[in-house]
Amino acid sequence: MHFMTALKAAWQQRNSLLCVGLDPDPARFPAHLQGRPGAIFEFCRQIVDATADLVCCFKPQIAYFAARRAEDQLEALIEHIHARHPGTPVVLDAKRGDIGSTAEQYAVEAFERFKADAITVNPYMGRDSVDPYLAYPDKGVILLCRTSNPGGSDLQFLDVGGMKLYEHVARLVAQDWNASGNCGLVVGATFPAEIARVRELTGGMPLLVPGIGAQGGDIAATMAAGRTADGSGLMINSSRAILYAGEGEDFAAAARQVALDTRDAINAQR
Ligand SMILES: O=C(O)c1cc(=O)[nH]c(=O)n1[C@@H]1O[C@H](COP(=O)(O)O)[C@@H](O)[C@H]1O
Repeated sequence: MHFMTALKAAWQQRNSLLCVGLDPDPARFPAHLQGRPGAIFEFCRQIVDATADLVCCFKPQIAYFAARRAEDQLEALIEHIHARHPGTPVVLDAKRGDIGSTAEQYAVEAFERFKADAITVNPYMGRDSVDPYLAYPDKGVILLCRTSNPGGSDLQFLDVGGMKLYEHVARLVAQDWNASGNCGLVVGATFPAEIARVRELTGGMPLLVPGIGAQGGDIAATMAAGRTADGSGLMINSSRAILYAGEGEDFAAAARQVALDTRDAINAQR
């Protein structure tokens, strides 16, 4: 199924714009999982099973798996999501960016090895570095535009011929790169004015919005700036605030409660 079709169905059927980010840091795992073989998979599996009915997508961050030589656990986790929670899109957060021949290999890794439904990509190396992902028309290609970190302004806020660089990226993607209708953009919740500007430049394009929760972004401001006329259009990500809501054996139940509260706070603004 096309990523966008699955995402739209999830927005409606789950009544949720919440994306739970899977950024497993073993140092923050509850004591009973510490040092256990397969702990990364087990931690994430419990989070996924406890929150799947509350989300429009999951976003595993590849660095947390690769840093621990746990790519096999990432593969198993994505397989688990597809098998047990069908219709829940998986956005692999890899923020890839490289010349075309290397990008082809990254695209195979994301879509054929890990079987992700979408990937985050850094567009700042230009069109030919993104083409290998666009060549999979059913897969989502979610391009960094206005990132949530303070240093994002160093380059993305540069003036390029009367507009800011991130505005140029938003317009280029919406008008040129999105021929298959499979592109999205990343805009941080920490910058609501820029979310509004990107929404203005891109019509109904889906936006991945990280930065609520641990980074302090405001849900009401994010929604006011970024929701589409039908009250959707956003994948609002929260990772640490949900993953580490509890410290004991009931961590998944604690995560579920925060996910529920977050989904409801988002829905209150739809
Ligand atoms: O592409 C992303 O997902 C991303 C882009 C961005 O601008 N800022 C950002 O925080 N992220 C990711 O979103 C997640 C945010 O995690 P929390 O701050 O714990 O909710 C991390 O996985 C980041 O790598």
